Amino acid sequence: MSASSSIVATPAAPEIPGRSPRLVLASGSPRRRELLASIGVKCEVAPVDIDETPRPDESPEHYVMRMAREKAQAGFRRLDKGEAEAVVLGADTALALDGRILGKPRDEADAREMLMALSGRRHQVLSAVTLCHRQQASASNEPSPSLCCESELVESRVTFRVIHREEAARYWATGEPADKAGGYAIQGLGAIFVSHLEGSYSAVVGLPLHETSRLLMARGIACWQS
Ligand SMILES: Cc1cn([C@H]2C[C@H](O)[C@@H](COP(=O)(O)OP(=O)(O)OP(=O)(O)O)O2)c(=O)[nH]c1=O
Repeated sequence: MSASSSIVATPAAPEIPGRSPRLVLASGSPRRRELLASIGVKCEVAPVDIDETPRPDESPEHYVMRMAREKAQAGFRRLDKGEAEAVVLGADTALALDGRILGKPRDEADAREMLMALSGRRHQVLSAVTLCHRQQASASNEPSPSLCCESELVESRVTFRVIHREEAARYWATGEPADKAGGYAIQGLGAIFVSHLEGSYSAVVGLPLHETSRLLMARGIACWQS
C-alpha cells in the first residue's frame, strides 16, 4: 500500500525535550479520538463549528487542507490565555470523484445518490491534518509570539464493487452513512462495498496516523513508544 502525502507551511520542528505539551483535539469526530487513543496519544476534545462550504472552483485537495487548518486555528482561538503551550489538532476528510468534492450527505437522497455515483468505481479519499501551536519569539526584540501551523495531506484510493439501489437504501437505514464523508464507513458495515484500498486505512477512517504521529512527535507529544 502506498499513500502520497505532502508537508505544507513550515517543516516539522525537531523533537522538544522535557514535559509533553497538552494536546487539544478540535474535532467532534469520535473516530479521530479513537484513532489517537489507538496509538497511545491522550488529548482533550474541544469541537469547533466552522463554515464547511467549499469555495467556488476550489479543488478537493485545497478544500480539505483549508478545512483542517481552519478547524485547528478556530480551536486555538478558543484556548485561554494561560494555555499558550497547548498544541491544537484539526483534521478533515472528504472524497473526490471526477473533481467533485463529496462531504457528509445532507439527507437520505443525497447519501443514496453518492453511493450510486461511487458504485463500481474508484474514488480518492483526501485526509488532512493540521497542528497549530504558539511560535516562541527567538529574540527579545521580536514582536509577541505568533501562531505556527504544520499540515499534511494524504490521498488514498478506494474501489467499490457495484452497489444495488436497494442495498443503498438498506445501508442508509442502518444509520451509519449520515455522519461520514461520502456516506460510508470503511471501518463499519460499508466495508462490504470496498474491493480495494490503496493508501492509508487510518486516513480513510478520518486521521492519517503515520503523518499525524510525525507531526506530534516533532512537537514533543508522546505516542505509545515514547
Ligand atoms: C470515508 C470515511 C469517513 N469517515 C468519517 C471521518 C470523519 O469523522 C467524517 C468526515 O467529516 P469531517 O468533516 O472530516 O469530520 P467531522 O465532521 O466528523 O468532525 P470534525 O469536523 O468535528 O473534525 O467521515 C469514516 O468514519 N469512515 C470512512 O470510511
